[in-house]
Amino acid sequence: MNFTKMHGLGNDFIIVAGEESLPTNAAELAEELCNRFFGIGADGLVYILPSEIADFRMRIINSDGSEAEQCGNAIRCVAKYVYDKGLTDKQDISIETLGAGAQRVQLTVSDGKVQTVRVDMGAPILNGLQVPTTIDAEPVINHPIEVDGREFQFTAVSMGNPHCVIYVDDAVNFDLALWGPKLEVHPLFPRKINVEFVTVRSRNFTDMRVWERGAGPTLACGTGACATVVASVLNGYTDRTATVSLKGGDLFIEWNEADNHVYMTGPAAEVFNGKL
Ligand SMILES: N[C@@H](CCC[C@H](N)C(=O)O)C(=O)O
Repeated sequence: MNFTKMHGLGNDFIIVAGEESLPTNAAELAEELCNRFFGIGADGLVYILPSEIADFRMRIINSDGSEAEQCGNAIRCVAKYVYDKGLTDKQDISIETLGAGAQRVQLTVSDGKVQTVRVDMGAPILNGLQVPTTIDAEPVINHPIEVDGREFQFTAVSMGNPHCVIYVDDAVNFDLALWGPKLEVHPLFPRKINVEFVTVRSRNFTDMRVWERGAGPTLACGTGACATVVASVLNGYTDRTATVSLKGGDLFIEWNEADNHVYMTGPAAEVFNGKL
């Protein structure tokens, strides 16, 4: 099995192309290969597959073996992969995802090298039951949630996959490992949740740290950055364009007023190719 190790701001993936469909043992493979001590090491295993409605289709399996509907950092890596490996010469590519349909991805290329990747991440889902949460409201803004005697308030956003955004005084030094896993499996979230801890620094800049469903603390989360800006606009904290600063670097997010779509721009990088 040939694979390529890639990352988007340190959120890393094992990319596999050339299969017709997801293997039946994809969950076990993801758990085994993503293991950082006994495997290759990654946050997720990503398959690039043929699509009937787009140029390519991607499926992403988290490191715990669960499948995610969408992944912002992985879709940028997939676009760079198909261009760099000559699977397409297009710089405007459509990629089908499980939870967010076909998405348009634009590459900025100079000297033959992909510099940045801009993705139309589609419209955010703000209906509480559709995110999904157990709350029948739209939108779900600053809803109380209690874990181990501490109360937080969250704003719920789906970008195809579910997110809860929580504002804290100091996201950079927040105890992710303590609160992230408890919030991920809280009964308010029937399909579990990705948790973003956010500190707003200005109308156009936020710090964010993420605890990902099925992967734990990652260095960056593209869909989480999109959810952060949507939540921050809903709360009146930021404008519709903002930089989200993550542990692995910055993502530039725009929630466009005209079409209601969220646009994410950021890098993608190849680390190495391997054979298993
Ligand atoms: N890192 C991702 C999101 C990956 C999926 C997530 N863990 C989930 O289960 O929804 C991103 O960059 O968006």
